[in-house]
Amino acid sequence: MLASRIMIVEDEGIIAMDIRRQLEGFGYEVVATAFSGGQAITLANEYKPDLVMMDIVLKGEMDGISAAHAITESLHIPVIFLTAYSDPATLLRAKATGAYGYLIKPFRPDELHASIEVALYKYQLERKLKESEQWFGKTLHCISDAVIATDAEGFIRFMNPVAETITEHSLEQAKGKRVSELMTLIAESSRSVIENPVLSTLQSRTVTGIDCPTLFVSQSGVEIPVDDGAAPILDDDGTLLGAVMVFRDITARRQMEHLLRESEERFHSSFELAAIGMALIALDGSFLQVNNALCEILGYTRDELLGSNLRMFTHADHHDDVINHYLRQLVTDLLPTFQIEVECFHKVVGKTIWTMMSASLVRTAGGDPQYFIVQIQNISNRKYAEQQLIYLANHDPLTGLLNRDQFHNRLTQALSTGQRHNRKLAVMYLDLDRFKLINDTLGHRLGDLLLQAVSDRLRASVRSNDILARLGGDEFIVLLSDINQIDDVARIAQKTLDILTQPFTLEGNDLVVTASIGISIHPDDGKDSHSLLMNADTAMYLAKDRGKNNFQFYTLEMTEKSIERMKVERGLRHALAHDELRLHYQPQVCTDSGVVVSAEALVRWQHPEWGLVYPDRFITVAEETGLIVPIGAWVLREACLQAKTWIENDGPFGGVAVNVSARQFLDTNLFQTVKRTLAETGLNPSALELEITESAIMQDPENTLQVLHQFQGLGVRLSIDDFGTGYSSLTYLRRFPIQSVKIDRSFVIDLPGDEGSKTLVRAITALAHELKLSVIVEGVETKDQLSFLTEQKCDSLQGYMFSRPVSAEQFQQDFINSGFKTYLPNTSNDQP
Ligand SMILES: Nc1nc2c(ncn2[C@@H]2O[C@@H]3COP(=O)(O)O[C@H]4[C@@H](O)[C@H](n5cnc6c(=O)[nH]c(N)nc65)O[C@@H]4COP(=O)(O)O[C@H]3[C@H]2O)c(=O)[nH]1
Repeated sequence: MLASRIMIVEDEGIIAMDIRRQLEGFGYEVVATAFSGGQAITLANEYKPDLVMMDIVLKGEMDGISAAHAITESLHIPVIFLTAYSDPATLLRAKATGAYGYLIKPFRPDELHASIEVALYKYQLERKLKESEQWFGKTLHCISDAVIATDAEGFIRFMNPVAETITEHSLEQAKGKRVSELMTLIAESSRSVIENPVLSTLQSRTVTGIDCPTLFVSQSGVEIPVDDGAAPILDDDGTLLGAVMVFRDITARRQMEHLLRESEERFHSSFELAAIGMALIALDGSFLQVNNALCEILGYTRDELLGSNLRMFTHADHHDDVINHYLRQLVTDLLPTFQIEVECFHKVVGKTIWTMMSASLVRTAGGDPQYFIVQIQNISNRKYAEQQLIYLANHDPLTGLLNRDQFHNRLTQALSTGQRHNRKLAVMYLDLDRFKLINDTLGHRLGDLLLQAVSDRLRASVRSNDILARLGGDEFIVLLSDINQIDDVARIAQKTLDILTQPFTLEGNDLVVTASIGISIHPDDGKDSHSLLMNADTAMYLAKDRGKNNFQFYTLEMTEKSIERMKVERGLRHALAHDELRLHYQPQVCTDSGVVVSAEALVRWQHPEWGLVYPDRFITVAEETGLIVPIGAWVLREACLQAKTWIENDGPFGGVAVNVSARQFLDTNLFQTVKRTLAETGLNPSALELEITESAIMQDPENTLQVLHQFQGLGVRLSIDDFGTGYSSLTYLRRFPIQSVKIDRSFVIDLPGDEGSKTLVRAITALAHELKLSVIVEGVETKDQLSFLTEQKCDSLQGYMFSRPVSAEQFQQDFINSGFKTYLPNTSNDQP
């Protein structure tokens, strides 16, 4: 332990040395010796000793008491006076300086030692007390609560600055006053005066608080909400020393509570009255609170919902998504909030509603998840409208089948899947035969009904993983995925055709429709959706070409054919407008006389680049595109004009035969066209023979019959072309107002060697004659054929044996100008 440091102030050098010696003998360190008051102050400042031994009587102006006063005041160093004088006046002055000891000279060493130790101890004690007081004082000054301490009688002894501010009194003003003089407390609700808790505490010696909300009324009349209480101050032996009251201005807290209450009320009323469903949901998904709107949305009562779990109302598909995934993201703070569409169950069994669910998480002040606030809006109407829009965008409104765009999408998807798994797909392009006729004759309404009925049948016939679409008009498309073998596709196509040929009964009409189907196979016939569709379409045209009501697969050469078809179509339009069509005539010879009695007009196309084009290259295209109607009208007029001039030559030549195709028969103006042409050209109607193929007649026998009767009334001759190739019913043959049948070339070609052909020609001739019809045979090329047909008494003959079809000039020259005699096959340039 360090020795205490002492300074000696003594003007007598010997005494000073003696004291120094004694002090050092006690183990103290003498840091300085001063001989005057002024020097004492200077050295005390310099050395800051722990204690000063001060002689009162000093030489010079300043005595020891004054010097001690200065040192104590400025440096707080304890001083022990040393003096030979002990008169009361001096003692009083010395005491006033707060001296720590007083030694009368001469003193004994033990007196000196004891005085020093007592002084140092007292000084230490006082210093600690002072520090402690300062600490408490500062604490009371710093705390935000108001503190008032009274003595046991209730007189104020202490107030901290906060109490001074609230009571509007300084400590000095308040000291000695009763606490009730400074503070008036009233109950907030009743406004009656409340006894100050200090008084109760002094009486009861226990802690006292005020239960009700209290207002402090200040001297100036300001009312401050306070929270207060008092506690007794007891000393160690339990004696009551006073009371301490602690109170605080709770205006801010009140305002906060008020705001909180208001905000809670606002929340509750907006929660209850909200137009959208709202719920507070526990972390496990159970409803804690629900509003009316939610009850209405889900169809349950409040009681039914409370205690139930959100999961019970959400559609199973959404459980994982909504409840587990998104709510977990809120809890783990990955999302602040979320909004998703959820399908919910309604109380009505089987009814579901679409909702927009938004949720956020409420946490405690400590950040722990507490509950979810969930908003649920019924968006069923919007959702259904959206679904409707999507449906309309992807479906054909008439049949409900997928539309073209959607089919493309599905096909593209199927192709990529097919490519991945190396599987074949088939695209079936289906077009109804003669649909336009039904539409035109029976009306669009029935046409629509038929399309719906057809789509129903198709729907029933395809497998669940096949895709069916309507491309528009009477065109349907089926995508067959997962094809094992091509034969399966053929079987499905045939089945589809069979299903369609069953009659449809629509509004009392029995309708029989057939279809033509074109099929392309992926990847053989195309790798992408566009080429597959195009090639199936091409194949469909082939099916049409091959008599309709059949299916055809796409082959590579068909691409060329379709390109050719497009070129021909474009060229034909040009040909009509630029007079490129020509008529050639082939003589028809009377079997008995061998003279030319008539001619068949056959159209040719004098193409500027292709040369002379024969009908087999363009008639089908003309029929498909409808161009056959204007071409037919041109042929008719040209043939009538020509026939009229040849008839006027006054010979056996009696008329001209003109081909009328099935498509022309569908044209409602055909009869008027023929009638007008005859009138305009002046040709006798009986000099005109219309050749109608057997298959054309059989497409719609009832309608044909009507038109044929009109022609009969006009006096025009009618003939069935290509007879024997179709399936004419004998009943019809009898009913048709025809004059002749033309036996097809295919039955002549193997005559007379082939027994079958002979039998057929014999039978047709006999039958026709039986029905009083004349028989003309085409394709006669050889003498043997001629003699067989002559034997059979066929009425007239046509064929290369007599002449190829030739130009009008050639015909004029060969037959008209030459007495109508027939010739053996000529060498005209008309080479089919
Ligand atoms: N091998 C062979 N052939 C013979 C013989 N005698 C005549 N032919 C050919 O047989 C066809 C007879 O005409 P079609 O059966 O009415 O068959 C016609 C007809 O269906 C159609 N066609 C021709 N012109 C017209 C027309 O103006 N209007 C319509 N709608 N179709 C026409 O085109 C088809 C083909 O006409 P073309 O090429 O002129 O062919 C003609 C003619 O050249 C023969 O001894 N041997």
